[in-house]
Amino acid sequence: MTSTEPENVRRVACVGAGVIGGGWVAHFLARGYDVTAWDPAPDAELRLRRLVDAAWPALTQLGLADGASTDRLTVTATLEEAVGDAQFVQESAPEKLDVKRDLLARLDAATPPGVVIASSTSGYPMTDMQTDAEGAGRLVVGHPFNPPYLIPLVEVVGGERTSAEAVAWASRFYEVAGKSVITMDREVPGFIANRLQEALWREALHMVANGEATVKEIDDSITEGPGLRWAFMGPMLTFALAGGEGGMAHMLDHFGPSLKSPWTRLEAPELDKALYDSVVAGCDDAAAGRTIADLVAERDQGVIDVLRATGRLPGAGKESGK
Ligand SMILES: NC(=O)C1=CN([C@@H]2O[C@H](COP(=O)(O)OP(=O)(O)OC[C@H]3O[C@@H](n4cnc5c(N)ncnc54)[C@H](O)[C@@H]3O)[C@@H](O)[C@H]2O)C=CC1
Ligand SMILES: C[N+](C)(C)CC(=O)CC(=O)[O-]
Repeated sequence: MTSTEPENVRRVACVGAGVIGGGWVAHFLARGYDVTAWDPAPDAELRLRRLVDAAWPALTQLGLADGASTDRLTVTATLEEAVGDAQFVQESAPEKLDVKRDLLARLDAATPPGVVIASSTSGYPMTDMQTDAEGAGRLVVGHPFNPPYLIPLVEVVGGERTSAEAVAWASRFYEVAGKSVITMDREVPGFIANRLQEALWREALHMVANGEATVKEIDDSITEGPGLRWAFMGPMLTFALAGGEGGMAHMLDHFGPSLKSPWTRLEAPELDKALYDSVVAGCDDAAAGRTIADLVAERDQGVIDVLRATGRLPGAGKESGK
């Protein structure tokens, strides 16, 4: 690969500028990069600029990199213009395999040689998405968490045709850009965190479908319970403490047998109209009059408070080396 060193990247392209692409744009702008963005929707630029403006107060609170500005965003009329001069490309188009395949092949054709192209996919293995691209060696998954401008984690993994160099480059680049990276050495559908989230989500939907718990009870059970621990200690170490002085070994001896009890339903429930409507109505009730914009602002402040309380606020610009 002939790419720029991760530390020297200045120009990033974001293709697909919805919830996640827009979040990536906000993140890279706050880190001081020049960002080009392309999205085929007619109202994409308006939505994108609105998203960036809404994120900026949170990003300012975190500390912007030297020279960071929303003026460094250019929305282009074509995909080719967006990536033609890019030193890194983040794809965030809809989660449809045919769209990803086609788009990654187009991006590969239009992006300068050696430049790494990452997909935000939340579950497809890169092997399935890189089928139509000639330069498949530079295509990686860089799976973010919403909003990418506040949640540090990115899961990086290549496909069968991806070069190890591209995976290593992407991991280093994300670190330089202020992310917390898990680099996977093999493909697993849903990567690590989404497999865990999906298990929880599947159970939540079963409970709503069966009338066993309301949407609010499900949310409260996490925010008032395990969620408080998970912000700074994961499920493994947390459960090790359930074993007292005996740690995880005692925890397994004590609670291992209940793993065989039917606490979980491994099949997803049918997402029929009744379940769909219950979940949507339950969320509307839980929002209690707050708009999506209100909830986004509340979430952003909450994440910042948790990061601050757990000593994980990055010094803006310093770690980024920019
Ligand atoms: N929403 C979330 O919480 C997360 C989503 N992701 C992943 O990010 C990607 C994007 O998802 P969202 O931002 O949620 O979707 P979204 O629907 O908010 O945004 C998708 C954007 O892509 C644009 N688009 C449509 N066709 C396109 C094409 N051919 N080329 C480029 N752009 C195109 C749309 O106009 C839209 O603005 C998906 O792969 C998804 O799995 C990853 C992590 C979290
Ligand atoms: C809902 N989702 C599966 C697209 C979520 C993610 O992929 C990650 C996140 O933000 O939780």
